Amino acid sequence: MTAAGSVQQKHKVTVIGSGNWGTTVAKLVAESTAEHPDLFETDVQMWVYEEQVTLGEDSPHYDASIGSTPQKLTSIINTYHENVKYLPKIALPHNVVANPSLPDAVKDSSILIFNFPHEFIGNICKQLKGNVAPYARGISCIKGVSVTDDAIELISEYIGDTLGIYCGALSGANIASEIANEMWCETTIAYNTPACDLHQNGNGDSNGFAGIHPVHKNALIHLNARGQPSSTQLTPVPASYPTLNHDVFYKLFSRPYFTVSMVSDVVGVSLGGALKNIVALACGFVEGHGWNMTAKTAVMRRGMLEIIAFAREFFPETIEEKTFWEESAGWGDMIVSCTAARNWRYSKMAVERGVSLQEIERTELNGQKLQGISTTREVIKFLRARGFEDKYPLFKVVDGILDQKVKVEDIPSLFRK
Ligand SMILES: NC(=O)c1ccc[n+]([C@@H]2O[C@H](COP(=O)([O-])OP(=O)(O)OC[C@H]3O[C@@H](n4cnc5c(N)ncnc54)[C@H](O)[C@@H]3O)[C@@H](O)[C@H]2O)c1
Ligand SMILES: O=P(O)(O)OC[C@H](O)CO
Repeated sequence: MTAAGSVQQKHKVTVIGSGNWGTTVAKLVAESTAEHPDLFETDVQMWVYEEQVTLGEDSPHYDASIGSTPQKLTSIINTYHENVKYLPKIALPHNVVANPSLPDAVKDSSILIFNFPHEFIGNICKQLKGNVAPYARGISCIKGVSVTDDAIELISEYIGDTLGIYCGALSGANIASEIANEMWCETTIAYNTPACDLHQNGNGDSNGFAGIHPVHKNALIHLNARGQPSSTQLTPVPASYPTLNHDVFYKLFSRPYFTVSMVSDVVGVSLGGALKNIVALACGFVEGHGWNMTAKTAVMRRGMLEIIAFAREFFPETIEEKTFWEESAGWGDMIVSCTAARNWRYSKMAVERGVSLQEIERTELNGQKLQGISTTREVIKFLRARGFEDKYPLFKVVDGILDQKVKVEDIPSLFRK
């Protein structure tokens, strides 16, 4: 409710990114916006990195009058309601609107969902700067970290700092093609409701919980994901909108086939999602070498210990270790990533074929990205600059295998005292 007593505006939602996961998330939030017209504008903008796509004669959308002339991916999506390149054979709701212009796609949106491979974050944020509503709030579905020479940042922190907004994170044991086919799964959303958004429209959600990390409780100024005063001066979400709290995000993302757990640990959710990709590569390497579940279990166990050690070392203020044990964004994601997802699948293929993973990404993925490759590089660069790489032997060995300097069969010897 506003001071005048009524909510006048609805949240406008934009998904920034339209890959395999980006398109899947656009589908599910568009189903939710249609279901909750009291809270959200029905149409969901989906920013598409424009490219030309040719529809072959075997495509159900093949048009003989166009023949093999390449067409814009945005036109194909808006005409046939299918992302034929990144999420083929999935019917998208008609309220997903593909838009090739970043500034236009985010214009006046109060909810921004970031969902693209993390290596593009710098360039995309540069284009977004000054074009997003100052009161916008974000959810990053991106699994990765942002590393500079002297610092490591969560992607949600990078987005928040660059755009001057607050951004939470979504991560879990989520394989896009399964969710797009409405097979049940769970996810975790970490959102630490900014203090400035709590004065309006009643505070918390229906359980009386606004979603504030324990470190942030009673904070009059906004604290960042590390529990430190944020340099970002947040603009409150206007009181004319429904309060943007856990309840509203739950309604936006939750589907009958997508069970959402709302938490406030942005650090745990983000690091679990980013660093498990390094471990998934290691699992693919050992399986490609011919070893089986016992070796993979050793890799997963050691990988999880390194993730927790990393979180304790570099994000000690706000990390809630229970996230790794209790949430889909922790062990859940580890298991699915090491047994069924792309980073595992294609690193296994690389070893089986005796070629580099980078070559497999180029030849087999049709434009999709393996986040484990760049995340390994970035994390090792960051650790090496501090002389810490030996404290993370599994991360280090994955980097060595990517460089083809370490052999998979050498892994066990690296763990012998
Ligand atoms: N696919 C999954 O099952 C899944 C599930 C959970 C989380 N994720 C995470 O979601 C994020 C997005 O993954 P995805 O699967 O949607 O992407 P994807 O692997 O399908 O990546 C391809 C996307 O990158 C875009 N792209 C290519 N070049 C670009 C450029 N120069 N600038 C901007 N965009 C460019 C393409 O247009 C396409 O949308 C990743 O961090 C991933 O780890 C993926
Ligand atoms: O297909 P991947 O390896 O990018 O992983 C997808 C998801 O992160 C699994 O939860």
